[in-house]
Amino acid sequence: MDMTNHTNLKFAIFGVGGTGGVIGGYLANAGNDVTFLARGAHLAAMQEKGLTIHTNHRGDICIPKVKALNAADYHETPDVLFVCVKYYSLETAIALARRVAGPDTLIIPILNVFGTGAVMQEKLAGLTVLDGCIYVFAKRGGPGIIEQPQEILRVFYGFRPGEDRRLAAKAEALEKIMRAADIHAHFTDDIQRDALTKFSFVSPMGAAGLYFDVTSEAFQVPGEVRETFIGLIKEVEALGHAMGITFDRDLVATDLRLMDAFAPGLTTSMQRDVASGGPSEFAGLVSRIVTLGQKYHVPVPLYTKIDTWGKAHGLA
Ligand SMILES: NC(=O)C1=CN([C@@H]2O[C@H](COP(=O)(O)OP(=O)(O)OC[C@H]3O[C@@H](n4cnc5c(N)ncnc54)[C@H](OP(=O)(O)O)[C@@H]3O)[C@@H](O)[C@H]2O)C=CC1
Ligand SMILES: CC(C)(CO)C(=O)C(=O)O
Repeated sequence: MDMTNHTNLKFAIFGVGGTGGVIGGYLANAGNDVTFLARGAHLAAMQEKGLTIHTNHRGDICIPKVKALNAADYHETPDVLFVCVKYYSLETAIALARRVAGPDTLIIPILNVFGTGAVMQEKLAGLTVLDGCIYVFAKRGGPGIIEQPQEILRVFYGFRPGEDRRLAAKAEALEKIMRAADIHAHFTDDIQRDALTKFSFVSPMGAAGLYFDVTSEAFQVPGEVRETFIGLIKEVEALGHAMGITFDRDLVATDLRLMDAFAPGLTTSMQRDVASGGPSEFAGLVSRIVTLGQKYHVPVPLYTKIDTWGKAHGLA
């Protein structure tokens, strides 16, 4: 039984880009003990003048003094380690968790790639890795700056089936702390369902967005882009069913509702990474569905088409 006092949790945020900047920034702004683990000019700027989040819905959130360190210089044991790097940086997050996490640390990856928690847990025996996901639009502006142009901010996290729930009380307390910091947090009983539900939006939007080279408004009108988006959602849904996941809502209707409420010009973080010419999460967000389709004998023709196209264009 975990008997710790959960009112003052110590947070470490690994990766202070769009997601880590927002999660950590909101938590720090609400007075929580947050250490940002970053690097380069971004780290130097945070150490000098703190972190600013530019938002449209509540103006600038300025946290003039933050605890910011290079990950190698962090020697504490956090209560909660949020993993907010891209999938291609996951190994560094695993190495960090192995070094700093203790038996009472909740490790929560919020990556878009479904199944990241299980991948980490396999390499972090004896530690507690949950799964998580986040709905947010955010990216790094300049050094020390995060841009969050849309109000949406929801974080789901929870234990996978069969996982040791010894730290459940801490996970529950975390939900309250995050909500008090204006993050719509959900400590869910079915993180597989909720993470795949999120995935059923971001992966089809990213895959079709890349393939057709379009942004949100193209999905909002009848035509090939919207039809492809719908088809990809159905493939994820079929795969989920084959994996034993029961959804609590109609994924197509839910995802279309979300999409139709978006401002024009929005893209996924994967599209932005591809546009900037750097590495992307294509392997985790697109190719992986093809592999899972083969494993679970679920036909995924649209994913297969876009995966083949992406590989031919050097995306995987
Ligand atoms: N951005 C968004 O709106 C959303 C993103 N997601 C998902 O969240 C996950 C994280 O994405 P996002 O926050 O956008 O990613 P970003 O690229 O914006 O941020 C990741 C940050 O991690 C930093 N980083 C990587 N390795 C290290 C290291 N060794 N030491 C210190 N810092 C490091 C990067 O630094 P550097 O710049 O120096 O490389 C970067 O600042 C992804 O899976 C993404 O798909 C989900 C929902 C929305
Ligand atoms: C769904 C979306 C587009 C915003 O939460 C996202 O997850 C991303 O940009 O990666």
